[in-house]
Amino acid sequence: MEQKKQHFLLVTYPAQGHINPVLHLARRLAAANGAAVTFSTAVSAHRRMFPSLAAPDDEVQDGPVAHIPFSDGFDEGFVAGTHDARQYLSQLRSLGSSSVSSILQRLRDRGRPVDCVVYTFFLPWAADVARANGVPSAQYWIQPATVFAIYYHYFHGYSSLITTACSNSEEHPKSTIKFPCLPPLQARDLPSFLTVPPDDPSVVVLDMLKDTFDTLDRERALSSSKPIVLMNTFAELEEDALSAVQDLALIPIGPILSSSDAAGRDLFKLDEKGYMEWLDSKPRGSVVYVSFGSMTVLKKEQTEEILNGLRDSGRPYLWVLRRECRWEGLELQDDDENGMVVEWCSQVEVLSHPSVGCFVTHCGWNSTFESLVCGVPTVGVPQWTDQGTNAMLAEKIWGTGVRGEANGEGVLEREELKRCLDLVMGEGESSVRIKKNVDLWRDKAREAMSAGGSSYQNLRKFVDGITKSGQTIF
Ligand SMILES: O=c1ccn([C@@H]2O[C@H](COP(=O)(O)OP(=O)(O)O[C@H]3O[C@H](CO)[C@@H](O)[C@H](O)[C@H]3O)[C@@H](O)[C@H]2O)c(=O)[nH]1
Repeated sequence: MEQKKQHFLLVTYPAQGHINPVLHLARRLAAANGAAVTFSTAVSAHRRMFPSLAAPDDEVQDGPVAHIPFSDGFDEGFVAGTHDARQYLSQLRSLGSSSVSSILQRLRDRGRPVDCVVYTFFLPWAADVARANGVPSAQYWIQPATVFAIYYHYFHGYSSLITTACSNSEEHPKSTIKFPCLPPLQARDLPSFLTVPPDDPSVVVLDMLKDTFDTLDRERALSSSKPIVLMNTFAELEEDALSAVQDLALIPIGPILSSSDAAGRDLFKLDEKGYMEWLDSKPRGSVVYVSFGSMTVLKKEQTEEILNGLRDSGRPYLWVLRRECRWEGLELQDDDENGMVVEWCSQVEVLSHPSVGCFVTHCGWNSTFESLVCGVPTVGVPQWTDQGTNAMLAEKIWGTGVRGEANGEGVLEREELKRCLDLVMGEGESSVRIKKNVDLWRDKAREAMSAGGSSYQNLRKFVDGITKSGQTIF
């Protein structure tokens, strides 16, 4: 008898760094596992992903993936600094819950009931919605397992140890904290939300993360099996961190990416400049690619230091500088032989181009992982959230890059950028060592996601194991 096609509802926060890994998972589930997939993000992001719809909030069938947006009450988009984050998160929870619940109902009424809800970490309420509708759920963690394990420990007995270590870190910046199954970590290697003072505005994110971990604990108490957390990493890359949490089934299924499914539904418009042709004109491994992801707006001074560091290095560079990151008075010369500045590019295509020899990155997890898969060494310039941890992993654990040292004001100066570029791209011993590690991890990443590889098999098992009763084989 032919096996029934499973139907997954993937629910994600409306930010590029969340949408990309979820969209890739959606496509992967549909292509490799033949599952039916519905993707749901907030209306504001849906409108930007599909800008030419006649009715902007319409459902869309995009290749094998159906898109049905949910409402978070901010259909024009949340603007940091203008809107109140706490109010936003509260509406996201209340309106998002009822909206996702009605999507489940609608799909059921159409005879296409959902077999599993997969949600990202800003939306823990999606697990409650799924449970209320009698549907099993899995969380999809879109940062490294190391970051997950740090948060898990923080919320399970380690918070005062971390707080004490952080308050001493100015005097003893090199002292380390030891968690089970993780390498020794300095304060700067921890996710920034754990190290900010209690009156910092970003504390709201920590509350929300607590909610995420509380939800998993609650799910654990309510189910006979361990709650599933799909992880965008692979077993060989983070073996120890993946074994750090025994109460949950951490299932590494990454990297969920391949050049063939790289084309995105981006929230930003691709720059029409011929940057790929420009890359074609450059020698192999010569170009520095620079991007700070979809959220970070660097200070003017930092932006200038990067620009001057790139110019001083004498290496050709391709720099993604979004419109809101272009400070008045910043002297970006017109694109020339040595430098090109674009508003948004197809990053995976760029990283796959043989001319690219280094990625200067904020170390967002998608960027870090994409550079690993594409075999491009990194210069890490972490800003906040998980980026300090990711920079540490790339430099100290995988040896695939270096981390730039910021000055006392938190600015990476031009000389430091030049020094890092020389370490990674120069003729010395360090660049040979880094390149060797980069090649090693690129091959392991590709192996993990190829047919028969560890992540490929895990994803298959996950799909095969989902049943209506929520039992899985993990
Ligand atoms: O010109 C560009 C620049 C970026 N990207 C893509 O945009 C994504 C950016 O994601 P990421 O590198 O993770 O950065 P952020 O957008 O800053 O992501 C946020 O979300 C991530 C996942 O939670 C966190 O790891 C980051 O620290 C957080 O800042 C990647 O897939 C890039 O390929 C493009 O396609 N074109």
